[in-house]
Amino acid sequence: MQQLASKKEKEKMERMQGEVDLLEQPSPLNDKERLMIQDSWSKVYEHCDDAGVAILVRLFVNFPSSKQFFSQFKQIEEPEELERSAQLRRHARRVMNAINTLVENLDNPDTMASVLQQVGKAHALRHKVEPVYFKILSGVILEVLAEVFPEVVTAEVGAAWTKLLATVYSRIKTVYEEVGWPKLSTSTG
Ligand code: HEM
Repeated sequence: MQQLASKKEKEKMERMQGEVDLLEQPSPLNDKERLMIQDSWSKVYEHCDDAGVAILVRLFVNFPSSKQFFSQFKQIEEPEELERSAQLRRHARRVMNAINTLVENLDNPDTMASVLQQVGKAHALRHKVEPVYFKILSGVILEVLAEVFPEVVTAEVGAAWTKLLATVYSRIKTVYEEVGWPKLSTSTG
């Protein structure tokens, strides 16, 4: 059974909602935005493992209910211990690799759609991850990238990333609907 987010977590999600409302409004990227995303990503991806682990640790520390889906570290609270978890590190790498494929294929909507189809389907049917966690993760990605790579992820670059992540989230939600995720209409804003 799904564990519900705590009151504190809900408050945090609501506060974050303001920042990530834009994630609900997907719009196509223009050429300049695509280049900004590709250029900034090449610098982030040089630190693929560290950046991926930093993003996921932040997700699990700030939103502990998101740990419930991971058998090997759902009980762990210490950030240092989370950081060492092999399951966390493996998922971090998978997330970073999927983003890398998306960034490499910004001009190739069919490839983007097929990556997101696979990710959405597996998380809905196999891992039973509530789709709202994709929006929360997107907010965390934006936050950590801007914080860790401030020279690379400027406000303008961050805005381009917000657009990309909004498209990703919107596509994931569609896939969840298509595979019959039962609670979609009530679980997401
Ligand atoms: C951009 C977002 C994400 C991407 C690209 C991604 C990618 C992946 C991939 C490629 C796998 C392994 C293959 C598979 O089983 O399908 C996986 C597994 C998994 N993902 Fe994600 N994921 C994302 C977000 C999330 C979120 C937000 C959660 C939950 C909060 C989550 C929970 C899981 C779990 C529980 C597994 C299985 C882990 C295991 O067996 O060790 N994922 N993910």
